[in-house]
Parts: sequence; C-alpha cells; structure tokens
Amino acid sequence: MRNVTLILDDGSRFHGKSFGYEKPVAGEVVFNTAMSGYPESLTDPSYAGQLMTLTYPLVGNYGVPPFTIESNGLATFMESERIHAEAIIVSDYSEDFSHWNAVESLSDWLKREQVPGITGIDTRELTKVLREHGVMMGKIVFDDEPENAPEAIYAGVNYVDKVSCKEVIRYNEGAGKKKVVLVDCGVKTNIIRCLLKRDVEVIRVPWDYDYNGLEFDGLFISNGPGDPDTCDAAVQNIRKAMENEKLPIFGICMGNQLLSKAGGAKIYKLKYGHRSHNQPVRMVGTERCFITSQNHGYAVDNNTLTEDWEPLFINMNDGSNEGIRHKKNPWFSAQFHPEAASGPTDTEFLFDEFVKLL
Ligand SMILES: NC(=O)CC[C@H](N)C(=O)O
Repeated sequence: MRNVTLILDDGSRFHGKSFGYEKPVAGEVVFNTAMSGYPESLTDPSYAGQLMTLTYPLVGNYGVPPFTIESNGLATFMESERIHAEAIIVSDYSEDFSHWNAVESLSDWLKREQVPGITGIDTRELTKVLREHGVMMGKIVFDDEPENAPEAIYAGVNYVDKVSCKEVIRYNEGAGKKKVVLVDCGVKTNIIRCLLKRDVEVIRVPWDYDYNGLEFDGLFISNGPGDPDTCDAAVQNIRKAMENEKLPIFGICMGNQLLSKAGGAKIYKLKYGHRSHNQPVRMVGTERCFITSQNHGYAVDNNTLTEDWEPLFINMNDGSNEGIRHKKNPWFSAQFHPEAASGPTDTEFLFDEFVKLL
C-alpha cells in the first residue's frame, strides 16, 4: 500500500494509504455520515467531482454486489453504470468481506473503475475541519511523487452535462398506463425503478433536451451533480412546460433546485451540505417528521420563493428548504431522496402522489 496525503485548500494534511486505483486526484471534499451504502453512493452521479469522505469507520466489510443489468437496461444493485465520485476516503478499510450478494472487494472494484481509495485517515477529524471551515477543495497526492498533483475546480463546472444521457431512452414503451418525461440531470436508477414499478412509461431525456413537443402526462426532474446555476437550459424548458398549468411536475434534489429556479427562487451553497441517511424533515402544515436520505450541497432559499409557491418540507436540523409546492398547480419537489438507495424509504409515497396526479 503506497503512502498518500490528502491536502486541503486551507493547508491541512491527512496521511493515509492507498487501497484503490493509484492516481492522484482532486475535487471538492465532502463528508457522508451514513453507516452503509458505499456501492450506491459511489455510483450516484450526484457525487461527480467530489472526494467522498465516510465518517462511519469500517468500510468494505460487506464487499461489492455484482454489476448485473436487468432486461430494462438498468443496473440491478448500482445507481448508475459506473462510479462517479472522484475518490473515497475512509478510516479503516476492510479487505475481508462477507455478504450474500458480494462478488468482489471494494479495493478490486475501485481499481477496475480507476478510482482512488484511501484509508487510515481520521475521517471524523477531517469532518470536524470541514464542518468548521465548510467544504473545501482538496487533492490526494502520492508521497513518492508529490509533484504530481492535479488542480481542483468544482464551482461553475457543468457536471450535469458530463453525466446526463446523450440520447432519449424509453422504458416500459407502450406498456405503461401513463407517460412521464424524465429530465436526466444524472438520475439514480432507483428513481427510474420507482416510476416503472408504478406502471409508468418513462421517456428519459438529456438534461437540456426540449421535450415540450412530445406527448406525455407528467414531468419528472432528476437529481444531479454540481451547481444548479449551470443548468439554465433545463430551467428554460421547465418554464415552457409550466405554460400547461395542469401538467403534473415532480422534482428530486437537483430537480427541487431547478423547479425552484423555474418558479423564480434563488439557490445558495450550504456550508457543508447534507449527506446521510438520517436527515429529519418536517412536512409544512403538519407535525409529521420523516427521516430521509440526502446528498446535496446547495439549497433553495425559502425567502426567495415567489407568492405562488410555499415550502413543502423543512429540515429540522438547520431550517433549510427540503422541498416546495405550487399553491394551485400540481407541481412539487423534494430536496431529499424519496427513492433512498441507500437509506430509509419512508418518503417513497411521494412517487404515489405524483403518479396519482398523472
Ligand atoms: N443529489 C443531488 O441532486 C444534488 C444536487 C446539487 N448538485 C447539490 O449538491 O445540491
């Protein structure tokens, strides 16, 4: 195992060992406090451009599931076709693994996908630094070749364009009761599964595709990586779709941000984001609290919602926006992940609500 150093933009250094693919890498360093779910998180396209720190100390002990593809073209156990995070940072990597569904070690998977993994890092200390300072750019450098260190850029990069599908893909064609256009900003496969199992035909389109001429019953806007301000083409298309006030619209995560922008609201960057399986959100107008899976660094500014809109969910930890709804039209969205994968499935009913509206 080669020695590596994680260098943060504020100069902090963390020394560890490489257990993944051996290449220096740079990106936005973020932390996730979930206790499990590394196969799903690594393949979540929303992590593009980021170095994923896990605070749960033991990582790798349940291995990695097989990369099998279903007849509908979706990966059975992964959230996309490949790893999207730039690297994974852990405290104590377990090479030995045991799980009914594991076919290889995390190390072998990372090497095959050419993604670095580093272990021996005090990830709780690193998280404290990120919580104090806010997320930072960082790089992983091999100690025996310190001159080889790529520059990190994240702000302003259109990661959605890098991960979105390049052409229209249809699922359940001719078989679903209703048709939904899914704007793919970097969609997780479990979102598509959640729609398909509710008897819906899904027309998955590239993020900047103008679907407004197509025939469909509802519009879904997916999760996705990076800064929502880089996705103006998607916002313009949503605005056009809103000319039909009866068209049901549902958005998740980046989808919440883009729908909010289409409705005239503003987005800001959170200090260190929400990435975990236990984010409590309250449904506005009720005393109901749901525990949710989250992965986001930006948020909708509640104060900038225009008069036709209201918050649908509020984060119980920091009061930030966790979803919006239109006061008259069937338009709503969630900042968290009702499809989970991984994490609690308590809010999956939002898909039922959407399908009922179609
Ligand atoms: N999971 C997502 O869709 C994340 C949205 C956006 N990239 C953010 O970090 O806030």
